[in-house]
Parts: sequence; structure tokens; C-alpha cells
Amino acid sequence: MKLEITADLCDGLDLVFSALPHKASAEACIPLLEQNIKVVDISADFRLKQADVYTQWYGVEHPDPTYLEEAVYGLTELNRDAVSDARLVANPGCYPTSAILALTPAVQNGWIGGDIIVDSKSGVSGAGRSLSMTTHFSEVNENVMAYSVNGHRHLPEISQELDAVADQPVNLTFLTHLIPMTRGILSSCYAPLRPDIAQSADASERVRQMYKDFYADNAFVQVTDTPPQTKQTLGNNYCLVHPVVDSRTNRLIVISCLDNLVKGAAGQAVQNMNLMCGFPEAMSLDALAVYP
Ligand SMILES: NC(=O)C1=CN([C@@H]2O[C@H](COP(=O)(O)OP(=O)(O)OC[C@H]3O[C@@H](n4cnc5c(N)ncnc54)[C@H](OP(=O)(O)O)[C@@H]3O)[C@@H](O)[C@H]2O)C=CC1
Ligand SMILES: CC(=O)N[C@@H](CCC(=O)OP(=O)(O)O)C(=O)O
Repeated sequence: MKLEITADLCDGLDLVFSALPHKASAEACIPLLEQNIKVVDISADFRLKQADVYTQWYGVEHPDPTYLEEAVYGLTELNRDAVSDARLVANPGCYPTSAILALTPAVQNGWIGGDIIVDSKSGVSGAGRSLSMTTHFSEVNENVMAYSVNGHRHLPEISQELDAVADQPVNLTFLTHLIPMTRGILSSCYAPLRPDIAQSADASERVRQMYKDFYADNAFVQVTDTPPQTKQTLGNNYCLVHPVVDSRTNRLIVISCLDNLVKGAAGQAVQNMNLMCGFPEAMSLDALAVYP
């Protein structure tokens, strides 16, 4: 059933979260924006800055591209000030949150360049509740599969954000896998590292310290000393990031993980709402992981 946004629905609203499918979400958000109601959109409708790129990857015309420029990409840690002032926040995709948080410190510092590979694994809830042959229990259980091998729709989103940080186009390969797990994303990222850094004494320690400094004031991004596991983020709003140097190949490896439904979606949406409404950023987001 199509959701009609009528004036009486909007009375007294400060902010609306939209978690509708792509296109339906923009169609629902635009009447709210026209009434100056703040919106956090959890779909992909306002994440890409260029309408033609949106059409290329989502296969539909954008309902109103004039909002694309205004929308703030809601990766809170990287865009905190802009989110605080925003009327429209495009909440990032679950895969892009894990990849962009893993790579931004090294890209921004100019420490990595050349071919970047992001290899991600997701639990099944990332696909939503609709049934398909690939998300049916008997298909997913005891199975691992790569999908969207010719290009996942989150690739332009990750590229857009890393290009902006690098101030030039990055060369990105992004590959997704479905694994027999309910929640969670684990991304393994690989990139050529500047040889002087890769060959320096205690290279991993040096890179890890740079990451720790970068995220020092960001409670929800933790730079870990050992490779993180999805269970450590189950049900919480953390993204765990572990950079390590392979000095043999002069390559940076960054492992990151998060809960696709929390830091990858609803948790980050609440984090953004807190800023947009002037609340403490971590309000209601202090849950610990359900562990083990
Ligand atoms: N799952 C994840 O990990 C993440 C999801 N997202 C995005 O968040 C949004 C929601 O995802 P998710 O909850 O997983 O998806 P689901 O498919 O599980 O849920 C979508 C919901 O939207 C409803 N719906 C569909 N079309 C319309 C419409 N035209 N008007 C009103 N309601 C409609 C559906 O109703 P009904 O059940 O009746 O069909 C359903 O309740 C999507 O845009 C998704 O891409 C973002 C980040 C991560
Ligand atoms: C496992 C799985 O199918 N994952 C989804 C991505 C998760 C998601 O919902 O992406 P948005 O944030 O862009 O909506 C997919 O690959 O399409």
C-alpha cells in the first residue's frame, strides 16, 4: 500500500525516519521536506550526489534530484558538523559504513593509493524481510556465496565518499558475499601502502596509532589491537576497525565490522537524529554487544 503523506500526518513532527525501499522513500520524504520537517532517510535515495549515477545503479529516475545537493551524507563521524545543521540526512548504506570508516584515515593521510579492494561479507538481514531464493533458510544455511560480482550498488557510494576525501578518483573493487548469519558485516580492505610507511619499524603499530588519533573523539568507532569479530558488534552501534601492515607486499589491510541493522542503519540514524535535534550524540545508543 502506498503511504500518503498528508498535512494532518505532519502536525507537530520534528523529525521523521524513513526506512522504505528506494524511490518509495524519496516520494514519502519530499512532502515532509516541503513542510520543513527534518528527515533521516535510511534508503539510498539521497546518498548519491548525481542523479544519473542514481539512475544507473538503481534503475529508476530520481523523484526530485534538486534535494541531492542539500542532503548530508550521514556518516556521523566524518560529517558531524554538517549533520548537526542538516534538514535532510542520507543515512549511509551498511556496507559503505564499514568500508569508508576502514579506509578514510589512510586515504586522507595520502598513505594508500592505487587499487583498493573491499571484500565484504553480510548476514541475511541485510537483504530485508522479503523472501527470495537466495535468502530462504535452506539456501543460505551452510552456504557462502559472492553476489553482485559485476558491481554492487554500494560501489558508487563508497567511491563518491573516498574520492571526496582523496580529492581524486580512487580505483575501487568492491565485492559482496552472503553468509549464513542473521546480522553483521565484516569487511576486509586491501590497498597499496606507501613503501616508506610499510617498511618503517613497527609499521602496523604506527598505522594503528594514526587510526587511533583519527578516531580519538569518536566513541562509536573503536580501533582494535586484534582483528574484530561480528559478535563484538551484535546489537550495538560500534564499528570496529583493525589496520595492519603486510610489509612483505607493502600493503595495508584493514578489517572492520559492524551490525548492519545498527551502525549500518537504525543506530546511525538515531546518532544523526541526536545531532540534528541537539541531543547528546550517544543518547539511547549505549547498548553493549550481545556476547557471546
Ligand atoms: N537491512 C539492512 O541491513 C539495511 C537496510 N537499509 C535500507 O532501509 C530500508 C528498509 O530496509 P529493510 O527494513 O531491510 O527492508 P524490508 O524489505 O524488510 O522492509 C521494507 C518495508 O517497507 C514497506 N514498504 C514497501 N513499499 C512501501 C510503500 N510504497 N509504502 C509504504 N511501505 C512500503 C514494506 O511493507 P510490507 O512488509 O508490507 O511489504 C516493509 O515493511 C530500505 O531502503 C533498505 O534498503 C539500509 C541499511 C541497512
Ligand atoms: C545481504 C544483502 O542483500 N544486502 C543488501 C545491502 C544492504 C542494504 O540494505 O543496502 P542499503 O543500505 O543501500 O539499503 C544488498 O546487497 O543489496
